[in-house]
Amino acid sequence: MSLLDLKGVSLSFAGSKVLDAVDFSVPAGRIVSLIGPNGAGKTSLFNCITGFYKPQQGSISLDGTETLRMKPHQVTQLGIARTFQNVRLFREMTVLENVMSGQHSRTRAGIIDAILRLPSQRREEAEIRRIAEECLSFVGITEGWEREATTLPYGWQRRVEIARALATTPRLLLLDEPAAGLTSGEKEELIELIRRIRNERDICILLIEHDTGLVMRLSERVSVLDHGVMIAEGTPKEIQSNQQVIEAYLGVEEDALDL
Ligand SMILES: Nc1ncnc2c1ncn2[C@@H]1O[C@H](COP(=O)(O)OP(=O)(O)OP(=O)(O)O)[C@@H](O)[C@H]1O
Repeated sequence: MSLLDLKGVSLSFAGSKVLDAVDFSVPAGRIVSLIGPNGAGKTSLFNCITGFYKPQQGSISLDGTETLRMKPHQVTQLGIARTFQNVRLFREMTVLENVMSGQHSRTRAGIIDAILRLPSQRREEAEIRRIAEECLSFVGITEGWEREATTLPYGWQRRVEIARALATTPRLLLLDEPAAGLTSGEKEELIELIRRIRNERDICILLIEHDTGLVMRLSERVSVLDHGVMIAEGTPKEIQSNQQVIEAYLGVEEDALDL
């Protein structure tokens, strides 16, 4: 059964087609990768899934609920969280505050409660803090919570971003190039972390990644986008030997698929 389902999704900007009738699904409980050459439309597809871009055609659903007309914060509430290609942590906020901010869309206390600092609001804030601390510990950041987040080493900032996404208690986590800029040691830790997120928290993972070695090791399914068209879907082994995929990558990056 699929958790995420896209059918016939088409997206254009000023008449130029970025996604062309894309059919795509993420089976429940799986780690899935979306690969493709630069400019293929991968990040645009993420933006459609999170409600940031509105495709002109098609349907997108999470566990049977149509999300196409939802606002981004409603999509987050439904259970889809993401990280960005370039780390986007809030400046002048601590590590802990950044992760707490991830739960903003889920808070229930109203504005009157907030102004009066009613017990209900204090309880909710304490709960938000508890979840943020738990998520930071889960990603391996057990100290430095009061440091300004953007002063942390780059690899740590990526983890804080993942913790912030986890704090929204998603069912599906989208990771946009999570290994970019990481050392080989940090990449190994990332593989371990992603597996733990799926295995221990039962969260489905969809990642965009250019490090195809990492993709082939980590993914259970791989989908390939080329010029806005989904050209292949299969196991890592099937994708590595798919002629259309090899051709899409030829001339783009040597040894792109570690063939
Ligand atoms: N808001 C926008 N307005 C106009 N064009 C856009 C917009 N967003 C994306 N595009 C275009 O859509 C195409 C696909 O871009 P996208 O960033 O989705 O590709 P990608 O596969 O993620 O690339 P990369 O691997 O380099 O990150 C590009 O030609 C880009 O210029």
